[in-house]
Amino acid sequence: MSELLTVAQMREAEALAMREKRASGRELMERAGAGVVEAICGHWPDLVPGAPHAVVLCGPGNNGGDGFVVARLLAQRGWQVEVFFMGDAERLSADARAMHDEWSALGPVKHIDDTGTGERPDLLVDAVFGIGLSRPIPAEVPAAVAAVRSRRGGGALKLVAVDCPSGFDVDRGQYLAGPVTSAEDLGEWMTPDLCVTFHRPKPGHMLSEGAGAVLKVVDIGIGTPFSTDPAALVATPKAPDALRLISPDTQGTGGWYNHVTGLRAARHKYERGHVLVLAGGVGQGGAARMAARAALRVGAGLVSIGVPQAAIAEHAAQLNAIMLRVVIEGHDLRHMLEDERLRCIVLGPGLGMRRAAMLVPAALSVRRACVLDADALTAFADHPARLFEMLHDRAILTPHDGEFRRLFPDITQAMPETGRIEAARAAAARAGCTVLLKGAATVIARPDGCASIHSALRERAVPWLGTAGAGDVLAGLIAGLLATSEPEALDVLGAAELGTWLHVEAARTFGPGLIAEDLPEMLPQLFRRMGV
Ligand SMILES: NC(=O)C1=CN([C@@H]2O[C@H](COP(=O)(O)OP(=O)(O)OC[C@H]3O[C@@H](n4cnc5c(N)ncnc54)[C@H](O)[C@@H]3O)[C@@H](O)[C@H]2O)[C@@H](O)CC1
Ligand SMILES: [K+]
Repeated sequence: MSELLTVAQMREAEALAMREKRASGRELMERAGAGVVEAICGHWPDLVPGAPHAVVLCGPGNNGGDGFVVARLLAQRGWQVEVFFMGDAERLSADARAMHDEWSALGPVKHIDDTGTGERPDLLVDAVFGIGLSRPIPAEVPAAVAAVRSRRGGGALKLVAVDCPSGFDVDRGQYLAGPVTSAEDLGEWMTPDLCVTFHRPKPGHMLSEGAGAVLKVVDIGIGTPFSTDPAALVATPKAPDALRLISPDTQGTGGWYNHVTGLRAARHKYERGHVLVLAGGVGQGGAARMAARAALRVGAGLVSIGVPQAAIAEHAAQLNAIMLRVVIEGHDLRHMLEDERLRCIVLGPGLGMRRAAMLVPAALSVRRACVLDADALTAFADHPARLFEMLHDRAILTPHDGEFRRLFPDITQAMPETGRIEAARAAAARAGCTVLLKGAATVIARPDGCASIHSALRERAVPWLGTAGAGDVLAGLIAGLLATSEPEALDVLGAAELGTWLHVEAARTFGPGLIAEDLPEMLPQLFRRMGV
């Protein structure tokens, strides 16, 4: 599944399913509850044979309705179930009211403030708020969770969230701080062991493990109005405002790689593209060499490193397939760029501030694919507008959080409210080029608002990728892909998506102990696995 749905899109998909009579609201609710129960039993099979004890917290909306279904289905499986409700049964939607009443025939509905007594359960189900969250949650909710957690005896409580944890903004991927509770505290109390969402993941699920240590997406028969065919995704221009999840479905096939890079067509080295990585002074060349090697491994036909005269000997001692060119001033670079076969330039890794300030304007003076990272970003921290004036739509900025803050201080300041996706979109719109905001969840945005999330969380977590030089390799991967692909087959956003996916897969393939030099060396093995 490669599509993410925002809350608004999910509501649309549900409404469409109901309009087309694929399911009634009540059937969807029943399936949602059944999906949660199945996910619980699948995830904790050891619980099933005993006579487990569950506490279900139900809220005032349809998320609460799902909770009543979960309570009933667990009770029917022989579980001991307690239900606590926050709200007024008279004001429940018709569907949720029906589920409330069905449960009431089986057991009592107690008030959410009364969760403190009894034995600690095996399972606590959070069905208080789902995607309908519109403001910070009342303090009763984390208080109820805390009260159940602090019960004595009984089971080793597991927390399950229905659709999303209560208080978690599933579009933005963060807890909403309230007047008395901080987002951090909420995260600590409400982050579930398992989150079960419906139909499609929402952006927040893929942005933060605060949504759940484990995520399961269950089908509730809404059907899909979306294409998951990689070829269709390439052919149709991505709509502004579209949000995609970078997943193996779209990125992980050799067919995709061959399609976008044209590798299968007989090509000579110049046709496969020439990348120029600009390097800094003596002793600073490692970062540029790693970027260069990544560009070469990922598919560029030729890669050169542009160095000041004094650094030639250092690089020459370490390079074979990669070529060396002397680039001293902006003038030298402009002269080199007259060769149109030179299709992509990388500036930043180990470049040094002075050289960056001199060479970035020259590199951006022609409309050539350009990856700007590290020093090429920091060199403009005092005057970001100067950089933005020069940028164009074949350029990409690849900042980590610190570099992002330096270039976009106001957007960073607003991030606790806007979230990372909107922050990346605002940055791309201001910069006039694609922006890749690095992190365990990477967000890539185009100036028109089209954005992608790459989620290296949970089973795809690669904490060992946080190692010196990993970012330089990412810049090189994106550059290599941009050089070797035709813009019609792979735009800058597409190259950044594929580069980010390959970067994480290379790290996953290697495993712990990884150093940045290992990343490009994993590509041949990865490509074989992908069937390139
Ligand atoms: N047909 C559907 O719409 C389906 C919905 N499903 C469930 O329904 C959920 C969405 O239902 P709702 O739209 O009713 O939304 P929620 O159940 O998330 O809660 C919304 C209710 O709480 C109120 N509210 C929101 N934030 C609050 C806050 N901080 N403090 C106090 N009250 C607050 C809202 O005004 C509304 O009454 C999904 O998350 C999913 O669990 C599933 O049953 C599948 C089908
Ligand atoms: K919930």
